[in-house]
Amino acid sequence: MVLNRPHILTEAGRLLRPFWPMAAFATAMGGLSGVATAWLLATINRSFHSEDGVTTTFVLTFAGLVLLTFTGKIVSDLGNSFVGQHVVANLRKELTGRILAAPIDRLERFRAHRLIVALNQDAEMISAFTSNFSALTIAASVTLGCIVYLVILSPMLFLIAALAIAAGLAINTYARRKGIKGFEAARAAQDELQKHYRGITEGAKELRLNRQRRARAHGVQLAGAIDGIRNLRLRAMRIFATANAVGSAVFFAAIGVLIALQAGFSVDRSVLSGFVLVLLYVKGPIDQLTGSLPLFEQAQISFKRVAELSAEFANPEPGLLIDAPQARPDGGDGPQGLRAVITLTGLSHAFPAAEGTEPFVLGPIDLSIRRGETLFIVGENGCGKTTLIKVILGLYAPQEGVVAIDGMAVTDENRDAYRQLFSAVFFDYFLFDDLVMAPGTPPATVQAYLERLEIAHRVTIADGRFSTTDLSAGQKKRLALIQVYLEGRPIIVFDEWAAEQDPTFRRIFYDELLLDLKRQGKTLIVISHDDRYFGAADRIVRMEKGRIVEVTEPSASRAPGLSDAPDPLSDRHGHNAGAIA
Ligand SMILES: Nc1ncnc2c1ncn2[C@@H]1O[C@H](COP(=O)(O)OP(=O)(O)OP(=O)(O)O)[C@@H](O)[C@H]1O
Repeated sequence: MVLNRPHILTEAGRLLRPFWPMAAFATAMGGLSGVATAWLLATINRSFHSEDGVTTTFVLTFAGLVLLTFTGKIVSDLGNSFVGQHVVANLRKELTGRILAAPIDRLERFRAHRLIVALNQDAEMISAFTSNFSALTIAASVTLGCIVYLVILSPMLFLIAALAIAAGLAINTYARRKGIKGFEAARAAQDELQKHYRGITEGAKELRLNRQRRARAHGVQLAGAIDGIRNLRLRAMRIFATANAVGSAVFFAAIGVLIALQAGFSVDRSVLSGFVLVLLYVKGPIDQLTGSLPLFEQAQISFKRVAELSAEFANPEPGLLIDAPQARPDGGDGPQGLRAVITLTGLSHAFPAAEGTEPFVLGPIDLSIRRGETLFIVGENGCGKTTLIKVILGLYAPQEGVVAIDGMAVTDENRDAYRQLFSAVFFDYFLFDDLVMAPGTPPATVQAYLERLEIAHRVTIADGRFSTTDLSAGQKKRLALIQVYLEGRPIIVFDEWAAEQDPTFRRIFYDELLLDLKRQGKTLIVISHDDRYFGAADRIVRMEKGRIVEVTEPSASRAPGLSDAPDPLSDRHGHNAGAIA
């Protein structure tokens, strides 16, 4: 897929566009404040040498300029803070929206730690830059205003001062070129550091057990990344600081030259003193501008990273709208259900090969999944079971072949609507603690399920959430099952759901809960390694190396028939937990 990578300035302009009137107004007010400051300086300087003393005009001008300086600064500060915070909020919403709409395989390829650095650090850096923008605008305007005043005071003296300013600019430009490389390298190292942060939080138990790994994580990986970033940043900052110091020295040398040569230029003393006064004053804003170069450079790098991330996820899944209701394959409002059959025809999906390895290829697969059946998918590790269900679920678009529902092909346009037919508990599932219930589900249902799954003594429901998810692995999986129950979807996929369950509950899952769901008319797709319970399947699909090698129908009829299946709400001891409408 060809990615459309926007230019950094285009991206910055795009982010600012919704707020351009405010941004333009704030910048103009900042500029006005800066010009008023320079004008104020000129007025004060003139008054020192004026023979009229303090006149009404001077007082009014002075008061007016002071008012303009401060009003301009406040309005500019507020305006830029407004723009800065809105830009960052929009940026965060846009990036998270893009991530939500991105194709799953793209998300799987883009590592999570890189996303986190961009969402946190880069967004903050852009915020810091936009918030500082007001101060920089004012500094730039003061500098420009002072330059104009200096030229008016004495073009000849200004020429000498201009040489010093030009030398300072040249030094800073050189520093900028060198410094940005260091900041860029430091930013790249942040991604690596985030990876190690995840290692020490998510891998805390493993690190506690293994001294050698812990020492390596601390002394080599973390220290390496942290020290590397420190050194890169310090080097870049040293370059900027040295450039600043040299720039200052050149500046003062120019003032020295002006004073030393005053006789030769036959310049009026009052002009010279005013000139030097303004020069000394303007040094502050100039220092502020050059001092903000590191921030400017880092913000530029962050802009670039965010632009890259945006571009990476610029192509959302076709037909996927995050907030809007989805179109049904038949053009209706959403999927009504599975009427008869899902068919996979000539379907295949391949992952890109890691270096030096063969790529994994799923398929070609031909398979039908009939409404109301319990289909087991079995096979050894790595044979492609999870990949197959991701294709069945519409998480991966098939690279070849067709998935169809009741004869209608699942396409880019209707895939997200098709996905709404399914609930799934993945092997690497994520447990959301808030509940999403099918419309019309009575609130008491959740309590009944908590009791049926023998977890009511640990978890209650408050404000539409599970009271806790600090549970054992098996208990958590039961909450994930409750989420599935509550979603009320017609097709349910379990990827080794029972792996963490105790033997009794494992039996309950295969012999009772699956049967209960089947009795409710659900279509069940179950990945399982529990060959003891394969008899719970209507059909078993066996996979090897990405292909279906066998489809069998267990001859042993299931223990309890559909009509005499146990009550779904009676627990393992036969007690009834309550009715579910
Ligand atoms: N995101 C991915 N990128 C590249 N290769 C992948 C990816 N996901 C899985 N694979 C590869 O695809 C193959 C099939 O993986 P899959 O997870 O479908 O196997 P499985 O049958 O579910 O295995 P298990 O029983 O261990 O869960 C494996 O060789 C795996 O390395």
